[in-house]
Formats: sequence, structure tokens, C-alpha cells
Amino acid sequence: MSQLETGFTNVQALDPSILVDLRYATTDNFTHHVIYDFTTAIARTGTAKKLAQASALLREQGYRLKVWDAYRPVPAQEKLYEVYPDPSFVAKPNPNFSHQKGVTFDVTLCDSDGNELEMQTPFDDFTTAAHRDHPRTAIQEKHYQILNQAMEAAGFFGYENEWWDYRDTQMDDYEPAAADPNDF
Ligand SMILES: C[C@@H](N)C(=O)N[C@H](C)C(=O)O
Repeated sequence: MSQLETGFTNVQALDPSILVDLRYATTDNFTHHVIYDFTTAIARTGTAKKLAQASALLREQGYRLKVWDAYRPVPAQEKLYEVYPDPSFVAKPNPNFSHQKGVTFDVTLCDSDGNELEMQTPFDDFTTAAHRDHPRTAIQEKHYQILNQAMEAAGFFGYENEWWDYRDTQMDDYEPAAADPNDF
């Protein structure tokens, strides 16, 4: 645990070029309801630094990262799970897991102007088409590989059922913690 930085950090404080569009702060998500009251993407500091590394790798290639979700408080997870109680796409509420302890990001790839690039499905498409082993068109494959290589190089691994979900390879070393993103 000594190498981990366990506080929370606003990812845009580390790298203002990271785009943040927290979909659960809006009605533009699979529940069609506003799930939480903040628009700031925070994560555990060690995880946030990894995202900044991925962003730097992408910017070198002319791309940018967009964050659709970051730290997600347990009450928000409860709301999501109530609407879609399928653990293969929405995790059971658990303060010691993934988004709920701030060690996971839902991300996509954008061009240098911030336009989202074509991926295999939209965000939170809870079908097999979102699986990482699902066939992709050539352009989708190009974008997927660019995003995936940067995220893996920075210290994340992708969740097999959701191409957008990246978890810190050290996620299990973090204890549960909660924070109010409005404070960051
Ligand atoms: C709901 C979706 N964006 C997501 O984050 N799924 C994973 C499995 C999770 O709930 O942690």
C-alpha cells in the first residue's frame, strides 16, 4: 500500500485537457434520471495519476480522453443497480469495488477537438456488442486499440464486458473510501 496514493484527486486538476462529461449527472444515461449531484471527475490519487499518464500518451498521438464516469458513491450505485440488476453490466453495490472506491473510469476516445470517435457501441449499451471480444469494424478497431493501448500502458485493465470500463491494476490494494466530488 505504500506506493499507493489513497486520497482523492480531480482528474482535470492533473490534466485540464481531459474531457469530463459525467453522464449520471444528467438524464442522458440508461436510467433517464439524474443519479448524482456533481459534475467533477475524481478518483483515488494514484488512479487519477494513471489516467493523466494515459491522457499524455493519447495527446502525443493527437487524441484526447473523455471521462463518462469516475468515482461513483455507493448510493449512486444502488440507484443504477435498482434499474438494471445485472452484475455483468452493473455491479452490485459494494463500497470495496471499482467505481465505488474511486479506482475505475468509464472513458472514450476523442479527436483533438473533443469530438467523440466511433467505438463499437454507445456508452452503457448493455449487450454483447459492448464486450471486448466482440467483432469491430476497421475504424472501431483502430480507435479501440489506440484507447486500450494507452490505458494499459498507464496501468489499467479493461473490464471484459464493457469496452469503456477501465480499472486500476492495483484496485484490490485500495481500501474503501468515500468523498464528495463537489469539494474538489
Ligand atoms: C454501469 C456501467 N457504466 C458500469 O460502470 N458497470 C460496471 C460493471 C460497474 O457498475 O462497476
